[in-house]
Amino acid sequence: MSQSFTFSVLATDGKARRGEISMPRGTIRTPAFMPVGTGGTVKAMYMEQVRGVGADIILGNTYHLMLRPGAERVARLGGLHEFARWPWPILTDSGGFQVMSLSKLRKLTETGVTFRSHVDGVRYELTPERSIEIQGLLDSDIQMQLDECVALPAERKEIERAMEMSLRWAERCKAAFGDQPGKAMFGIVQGGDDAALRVRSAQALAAMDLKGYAVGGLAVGEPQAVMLEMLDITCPELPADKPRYLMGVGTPDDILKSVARGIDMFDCVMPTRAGRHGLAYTRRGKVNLRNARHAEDHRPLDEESACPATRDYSRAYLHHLVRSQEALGAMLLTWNNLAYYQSLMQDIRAAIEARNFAARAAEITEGWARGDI
Ligand SMILES: Nc1ccc2nc(N)nc(O)c2c1
Repeated sequence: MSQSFTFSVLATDGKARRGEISMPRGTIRTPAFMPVGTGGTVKAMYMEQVRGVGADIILGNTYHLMLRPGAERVARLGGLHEFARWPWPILTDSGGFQVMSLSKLRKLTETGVTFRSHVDGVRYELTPERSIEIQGLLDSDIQMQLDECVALPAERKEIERAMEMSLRWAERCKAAFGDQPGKAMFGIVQGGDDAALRVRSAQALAAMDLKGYAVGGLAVGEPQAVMLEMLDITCPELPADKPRYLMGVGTPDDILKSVARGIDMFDCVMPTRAGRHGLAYTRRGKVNLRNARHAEDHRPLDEESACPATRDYSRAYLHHLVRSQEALGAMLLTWNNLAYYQSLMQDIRAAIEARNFAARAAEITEGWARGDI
């Protein structure tokens, strides 16, 4: 454990990096997948299980927590780690993305964004300074700048305006964050699907000498090929000795292809949301447990898994739970999915260390194509 925030690249294989972030609350093995704990909970999971499947860090959200229960209240209760009983690192998103995707009646200016809560209609203002203040009240370990993410496709001038304002907001967030040795504030590269804007954003953020860099404005409806092309353009412009975090990504296939382009950190609601909708991720591909063909299938999802949800319960039972909308169905499938995602990340980390990432990625991909035998 380190009293400051440090990132070390332990091995590389092509552009793929095996690294480690050391912080006071723990070490993060990269490439890392961060389970999404939006409202201070990883839905349908006990935090002991989240830790047990191998997560080193979880994600929280400024937007949701400022609306309910409130950032000052969480602070009065000892901060998010104490509140949610997760003592290891937490990364919090800054709220801008969620405002644009969840709230109503929002108004965005140079100062910040005003909006009405989707919970109770109360009016709020989120500025770069207030976002950093909220993330501080939550006692977040890795804090994200407030940015403006433009949904794609979009006009170039709109993408440029949002990217440049996000750079000015990054400066304001850096000033508001100040110097907090055991914590980090990451900048967020914007620029949509425009190569020149992506380069300009990445270079300007790199010049700010931040502790880490997120690639935002992707996984917003663009084809995977466009996302990957933007990574090919953006990653080389970011400092090699700082972590790179691709926000909101992704499927197991997205993760393999993004690690190959130099990404170190991921977060996505896919495994938890899919678990609540009856979908299981396995090394043989996805299994939709709602499907009647599972009704008398006594096999578990994967007899070789270390996860009890994956190894000990028949597909027939999981099918029954899902069809009956039993809470246990969501719990077991979420557990399975997070266990699969973490086992994928462990597999990736080991392959980079062994310098055979490309070959292992091809084997993993073939496994999915084998389908649900
Ligand atoms: N796909 C995503 C997901 C989360 C994001 N959060 C922020 N702050 N900015 C973005 O561009 C995001 C994109």
